[in-house]
Amino acid sequence: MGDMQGHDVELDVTSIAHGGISVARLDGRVVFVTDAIPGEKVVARITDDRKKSFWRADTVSVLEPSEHRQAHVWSAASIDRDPARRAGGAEFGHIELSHQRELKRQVLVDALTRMGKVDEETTKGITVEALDGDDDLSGTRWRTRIRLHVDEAGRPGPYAARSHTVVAVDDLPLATEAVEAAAPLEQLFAGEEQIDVLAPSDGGARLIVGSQARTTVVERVGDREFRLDDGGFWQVHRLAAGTLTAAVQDLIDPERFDPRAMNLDLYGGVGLLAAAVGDRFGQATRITSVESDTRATDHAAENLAEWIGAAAVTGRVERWITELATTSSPGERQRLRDATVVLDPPRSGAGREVVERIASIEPAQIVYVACDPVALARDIALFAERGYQLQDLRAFDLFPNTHHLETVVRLSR
Ligand SMILES: C[S@@+](CC[C@H](N)C(=O)[O-])C[C@H]1O[C@@H](n2cnc3c(N)ncnc32)[C@H](O)[C@@H]1O
Repeated sequence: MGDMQGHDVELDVTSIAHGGISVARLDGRVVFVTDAIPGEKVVARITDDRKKSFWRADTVSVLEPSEHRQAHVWSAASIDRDPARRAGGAEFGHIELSHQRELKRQVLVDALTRMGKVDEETTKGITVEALDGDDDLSGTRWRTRIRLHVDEAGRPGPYAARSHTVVAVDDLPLATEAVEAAAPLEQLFAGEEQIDVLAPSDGGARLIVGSQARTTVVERVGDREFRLDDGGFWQVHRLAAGTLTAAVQDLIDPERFDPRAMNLDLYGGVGLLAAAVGDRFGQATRITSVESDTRATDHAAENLAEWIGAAAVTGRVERWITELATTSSPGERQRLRDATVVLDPPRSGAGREVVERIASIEPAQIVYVACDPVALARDIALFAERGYQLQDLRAFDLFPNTHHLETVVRLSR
C-alpha cells in the first residue's frame, strides 16, 4: 500500500455513499471519489491508498458526464480548481438540484434499510422535499449563518473540502445576500481563528470575531419571535425553522397526544419545537424543553414565557432523563407514558443510552428530528429493540448543494 497516492486513474462511478462521496471500483477495490456523480466515468487522483479495503480519490476531469452534471454553483468549489484548493461546503453543487434530492433519498433509504432494519416496503414513497417557499432552482442564497476560518496571514475564507486549509474566495453563493454582503472576505484578521457571519430574520447582519461579547438577536417564525444569542444554535436555512415547526406539528399523531402529559422537547435550543407543539395543541399543553447550553435555556424560558405549561431546564439529556426515569413518582410515570417526546439531537444522534432511557419511560409517541440519516437509522434500530416502530417520515432538503438532509420521523409502539 502507499505507491498510488497522487496517481490519476479512470473510474466508473456506480453509486452514492453517505457524506457526499460517490463509490467506484478499481480492480475490485472500492474507491470513494469526490465531485463525481453515479453513472459517470471520471479521471480521479488517488488521495489515500493506505487501506486494503478502500481508497479515496478526487475527481480531476470527467470523461463521460452524467446528464445531471451542471456547472458548479460556486466556481471556488468546481473541479477546475486543484482539489486541495476547492472550497468545502458545497459538495453537491455540480449536480442538478432535483438529482441532488434523488441521491439524498437513496442515501436515506439505504441507511434506513441497512442500519435501521426498516423493511423496504416502508421506505417506498419517501422523497426529499424542497422547502415550502423555496423556489430558487439553483439551491443558493439560503444560509443565514456562515463560518469563515482565518489563515496564518489573517485572510478569512472557508476551509477546503475535507481539510483545514483556508481557501480564498470572492463570493459565497449559498449565503443569503445579507450574509454575503457582510462577509469581510477582503479584510485581514491577524491573530483570529474564525469569524461567524449571520443575518437573523429581524434584519441586518453581524459579525462575531474571536471572543467578542455575545449579543441577543431575534428570529421570527410565523407570528412568533425567538430571542437567542448571536453565537447560539439556530437552524441555518432561512426557511428551516418554519419547515421543521410545520413538520413536527404534522407528524405528531393527535390521537396519541395528551396536552396534560409530561411532554418533552429534548435538545430544545431556544424552544423552537416546544413552541411548535404548543402552537399546535394550545396554551394548556404541558411541555419541558431540555437543553445543555444555559444561555439557550434562559432564552427558551423567555421565548416560552407567555405559555403557562412550558418549562425550560438546563441539563444534559442523558443525565436529565436518567434522573427522571429513576426518580419519578407513580403519577409522574403515568404522565410520562402519556407523553409525546420530541427530540432533535446534534449530528451524532441520540445514541444507545438516551434511546434506552426514552424507551424506558414508555412515551405514547416519539418525534425525532435528525440531521444525519445514518445516526437516525442507528437510533431507529435501537428504538425498534424496545418495541418502537417507524410510523411516519418526512425528509427535507434543508441544505441544498450539500449532501446534508433533515429527516423527521414518528415512532410508536
Ligand atoms: C440540532 S440543535 C436543535 C435545537 C432546537 N431543537 C432547534 O431546532 O432550534 C441541538 C441542540 O442540542 C443541544 N445539545 C447538544 N448536546 C446536548 C446534550 N447532551 N444534552 C442537551 N442538549 C444538548 C445543543 O446545544 C443544541 O442547542
